[in-house]
Amino acid sequence: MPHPSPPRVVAVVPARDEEARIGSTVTALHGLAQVAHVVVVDDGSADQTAAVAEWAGRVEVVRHERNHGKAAAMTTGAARAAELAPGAAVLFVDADLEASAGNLGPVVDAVLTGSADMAIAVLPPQHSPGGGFGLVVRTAREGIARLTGWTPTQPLSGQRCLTRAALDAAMPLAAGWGVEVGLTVDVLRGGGRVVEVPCELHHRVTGRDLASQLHRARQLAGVTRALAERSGVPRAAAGHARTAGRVVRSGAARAAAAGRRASSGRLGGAVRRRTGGTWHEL
Ligand SMILES: O=c1ccn([C@@H]2O[C@H](COP(=O)(O)OP(=O)(O)O[C@H]3O[C@H](CO)[C@@H](O)[C@H](O)[C@H]3O)[C@@H](O)[C@H]2O)c(=O)[nH]1
Ligand SMILES: O=C(O)[C@H](O)COP(=O)(O)O
Repeated sequence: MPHPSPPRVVAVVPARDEEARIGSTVTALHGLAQVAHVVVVDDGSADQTAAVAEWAGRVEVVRHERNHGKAAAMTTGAARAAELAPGAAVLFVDADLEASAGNLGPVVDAVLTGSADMAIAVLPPQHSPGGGFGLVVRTAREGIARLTGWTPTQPLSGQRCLTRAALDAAMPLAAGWGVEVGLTVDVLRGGGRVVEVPCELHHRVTGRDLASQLHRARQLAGVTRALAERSGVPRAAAGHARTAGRVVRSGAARAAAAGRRASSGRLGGAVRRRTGGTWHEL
């Protein structure tokens, strides 16, 4: 009987004020055979997110002392993933998926089987309807299509698995809520294969109240900025040239990346990791 292949993905969960959901999300990720490690990045939460994640067990918790935004949390998690399992694929998972995170297997498999360099989960209609007008989603979808020729169904979906090479080539990540749009454009421009995979996932939808509409305004700003940062670079020079199976950045892409790095403002403050009951400065 053939041996099952060893797990080759590290799950990275950016989390801000998710004490009510993070425990079940971590537990569900442990149920995925492909997941070797779970890294939770507590992005400056005011609640017990870090403690609840630790109670779930078998998890690496890295903590931002202050809130830096989702993209910074993903960057921190990706760095820790590289230490834990060099070369392993990375699965980004929102903290609010709870038990449904256990359904991410097909997304991971699309990458581990070599079918894609980045696989993005497409969610079914959610139980409670969202309260937006589709503006952010439309802006993201049309912007990605304009820059790459590919039209995603759910351009904002943060549930995505990438090979380490594709992730490293897309660094630095676009800031804040532009991170998914930036990743999609950068991986495609680098010659990567991107697929969307339907997945039975459920998350907290953004509602209609003032806080929700402010959240949408911030999402729109992040998406618009990520698209603008990628608009001035000619397609041929923009991405990463693929040479003999290796992903390398062109000079123009490096310059563009340096520009993005300068404006991304990520990881300004202290980052700490808890090991054996002690927080370490990173
Ligand atoms: O400063 C923050 C804010 C949020 N999060 C975490 O980021 C994830 C997504 O945040 P959420 O509030 O659920 O955002 P939504 O608007 O519901 O997210 C949709 O849209 C986002 C892009 O705008 C994507 O990142 C998400 O995957 C997608 O579900 C969650 O795990 C949060 O805890 C952070 O780590 N830092
Ligand atoms: O609710 C959502 O799906 C996001 O916040 C985006 O909102 P919008 O695309 O409906 O403006």
